[in-house]
Amino acid sequence: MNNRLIIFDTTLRDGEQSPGASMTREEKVRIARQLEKLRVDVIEAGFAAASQGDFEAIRAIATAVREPVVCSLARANDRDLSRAAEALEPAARKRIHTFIATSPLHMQVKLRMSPEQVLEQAKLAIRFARNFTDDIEFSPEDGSRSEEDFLCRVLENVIAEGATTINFPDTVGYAVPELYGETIRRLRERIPNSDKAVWSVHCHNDLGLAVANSLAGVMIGGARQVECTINGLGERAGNTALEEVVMALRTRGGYFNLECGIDTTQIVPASKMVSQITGFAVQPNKAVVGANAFAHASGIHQDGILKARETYEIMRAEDVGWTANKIVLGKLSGRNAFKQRLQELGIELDSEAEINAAFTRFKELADRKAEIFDEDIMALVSGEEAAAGGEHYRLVSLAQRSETGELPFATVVFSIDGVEHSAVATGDGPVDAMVNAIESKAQSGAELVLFSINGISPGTQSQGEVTMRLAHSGRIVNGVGADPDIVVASAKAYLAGLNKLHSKIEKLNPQV
Ligand SMILES: CC(=O)SCCNC(=O)CCNC(=O)[C@H](O)C(C)(C)COP(=O)(O)OP(=O)(O)OC[C@H]1O[C@@H](n2cnc3c(N)ncnc32)[C@H](O)[C@@H]1OP(=O)(O)O
Ligand SMILES: CC(C)C(=O)C(=O)O
Ligand SMILES: [Mg+2]
Repeated sequence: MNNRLIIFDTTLRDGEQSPGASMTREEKVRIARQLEKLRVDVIEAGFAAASQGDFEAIRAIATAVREPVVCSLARANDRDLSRAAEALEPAARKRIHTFIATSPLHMQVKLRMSPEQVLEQAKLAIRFARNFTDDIEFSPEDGSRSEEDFLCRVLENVIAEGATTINFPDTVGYAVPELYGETIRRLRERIPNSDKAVWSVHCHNDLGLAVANSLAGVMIGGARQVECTINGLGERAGNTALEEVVMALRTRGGYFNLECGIDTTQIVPASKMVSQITGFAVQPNKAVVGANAFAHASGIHQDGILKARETYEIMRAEDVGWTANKIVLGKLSGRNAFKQRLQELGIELDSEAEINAAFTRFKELADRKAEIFDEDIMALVSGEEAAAGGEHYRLVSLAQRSETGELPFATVVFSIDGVEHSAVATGDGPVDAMVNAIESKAQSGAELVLFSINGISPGTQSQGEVTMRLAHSGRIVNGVGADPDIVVASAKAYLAGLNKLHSKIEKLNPQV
């Protein structure tokens, strides 16, 4: 049997289905470029029919990357399929992924269709998709709760119509490894034309079993494509984590005897980029990409590591892209060292002018902070990109005062479309006071639905990275800001969120 495992990344589609993880087109293109460096085989770039923004992001990705296959999801109907095909037009290699639910519950309650209608619609969808490409993936949504006999009929028919990949989704994370793997094995055995398609696994992590289920689907079921996301980002509890699957294959090569094309040294840069863009912090004890994944605190372990690393480490940190920074960046560093680090972090700025502007901000930060870490640079560059994209709101200065027993207050000077405003307000804390001050002038109507702070580099002189999730008119965005002063970081995050909301909803509500 073929021992090449196809890595299908769906960070930009299923990952974005995480509430609050929505990304701008530019952010998606940055991630797609990093996924290309990581050498994933397929990038599911979005769901073209979902919105004009998703459509344009897929088109931009289809233009920006050349090596991976670029894919769009589509419901099993002509409109979605045509939109997907149109968005994918510029792609060097394209795939349409269409799906329809096959479980009794989904068919009866959600689709309100009989099994015969679902079967017919699935066949029609593949037939229609063939007008645009030969690379067609089909998913029987909620597959793990579907009846096996019905699945056999549907899958045999869609393969006969031309589906080249059959993905078996555990949509709600209900599967357990052995049963999931066995089901795929039986389906492949029972469906006469099953060997005309590549079989694929797509698992959700509701019971914390997504990676285990995916690996069982591969080892027991014979699947040769894994659908996964960076950091396990995804709907509800997330999807299969790419880094865990890839490093399991690599570390336990003798057991799996499978190969994939991933450049593992790009894993940590990809993880950091996704975390930074979405504002979803990676938990420190997360396998492979967590800050503690290669850290040792206890004496016996430290002693063992010093004698032989293998005593307590099954992977090498460098192999997954953790860098032991040999060049420490600080205020005495020059442009070349800065550019080199940007390159190592997979950050591509479009022009020399953007690099210069980022370098100026780097120097400003270095004046306030002795050592600049990778996370500082990523935060700084993302601020730069926001600026390049045109800011409606911009922070000019901030002063705040908080004292035990006194009501905190903040004075914020910020500009709206280049016009400066100064506002003073009190609040429950300095951050609350800052938001109240901004809102007294901006009157955005945005609701703050999440506020999180991370120290993004070690020590008390660390930059605080703040994520503020704002909601307005059914849109949810994340604003991210970083600064050694966490109230300033919060103000930057809040204004970044307002800028994102502004660009999304200005047509609906011009005064925002
Ligand atoms: C398991 C998954 O991850 S599936 C992917 C989930 N991702 C998303 O839903 C994100 C993108 N979605 C969207 O932007 C919107 O839901 C859209 C544009 C696709 C559709 O929007 P709307 O037309 O307003 O429909 P809405 O979302 O309210 O309902 C979904 C409709 O699609 C139907 N539908 C659901 N799945 C499918 C399918 N695979 N094939 C055909 N029709 C389907 C539903 O039955 C429902 O139809 P109804 O309006 O006749 O009841
Ligand atoms: C669209 C399909 C593959 C999906 O994301 C799921 O079922 O979880
Ligand atoms: Mg899914």
